[in-house]
Amino acid sequence: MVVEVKNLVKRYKELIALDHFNMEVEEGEILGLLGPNGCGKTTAINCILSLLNYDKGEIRVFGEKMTPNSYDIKREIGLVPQEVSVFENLTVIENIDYFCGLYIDYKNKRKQYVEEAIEFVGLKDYTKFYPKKLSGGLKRRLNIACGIAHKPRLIFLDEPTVAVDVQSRNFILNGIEKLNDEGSTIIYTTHYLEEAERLCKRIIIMDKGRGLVSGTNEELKSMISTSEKIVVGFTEIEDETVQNMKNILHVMDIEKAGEDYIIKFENGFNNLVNLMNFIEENQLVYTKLQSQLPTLNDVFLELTGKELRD
Ligand SMILES: Nc1ncnc2c1ncn2[C@@H]1O[C@H](COP(=O)(O)OP(=O)(O)OP(=O)(O)O)[C@@H](O)[C@H]1O
Repeated sequence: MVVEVKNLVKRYKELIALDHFNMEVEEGEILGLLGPNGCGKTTAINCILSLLNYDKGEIRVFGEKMTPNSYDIKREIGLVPQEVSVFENLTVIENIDYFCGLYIDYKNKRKQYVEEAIEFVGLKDYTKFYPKKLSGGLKRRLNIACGIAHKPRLIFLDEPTVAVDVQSRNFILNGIEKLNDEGSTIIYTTHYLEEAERLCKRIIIMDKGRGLVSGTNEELKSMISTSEKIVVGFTEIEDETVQNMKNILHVMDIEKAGEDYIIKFENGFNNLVNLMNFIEENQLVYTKLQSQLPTLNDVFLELTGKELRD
């Protein structure tokens, strides 16, 4: 196990930011920590890295107890913090060289690593730029290069795509997949559920300092009762016909949303075919028909009664 967190409790005065939080990360995986703003993701990372004291719990990294003085362990870790943390008075290349130099002493090796990091984040044309001349997206890429240049075995990325343009976002996501392919274990915090779905082998959904559920994308989605939603719009439909629709096999519930009806199905196949048969039998005319498989937001909604997004 690369990271083991047991019963972690962290209080900021009377606020309980982490409430008996547990987490296990295996070598080679991309683990997603997903949850709304303020649920405790950054606090969890900072405790794991011994950057913050905590009130209770146990943290082990690479099998060893993590302490503020665990320099051998820290050498193998890369952190890309949520706030861009680079030196404004150093250029792109000087910044990356500075952070890489904290871990890599040999000059030639460091030069090679810095060059590879620049290539990796696509900042080759900006090496002599100072951070203030970079766009938000490019600054975030520099932040990433500073965190990963020393080729760490374990990388923490704390919301690295907040407020970046689409191009930089794709660049960053592809880069994370590449880092993982090259062998790094990755812990990725985000409140963008599409990113977690795309990147993460396993996901922990957090809320109010607790881990609500964990599993693969498919496992999380199979935990909730709705397996499929079909949104359908009719030009005209009687209330009685809507009631009869509830008798279609596997229909759990029907909600009206403006002009449309959202039909929720529990686990089952052929839902769309069964609905089409009902439409035909009742000679209904529809204006819209869309099948939606559940998202991680549906999982969060069913577990907490609120939306994952802000
Ligand atoms: N230094 C601090 N002092 C007091 N409260 C804090 C401090 N840092 C965080 N908190 C509070 O602890 C809770 C958890 O915050 P944390 O930053 O860990 O959440 P998060 O999930 O990372 O959210 P975000 O995505 O907004 O960063 C929040 O209620 C936050 O306001």
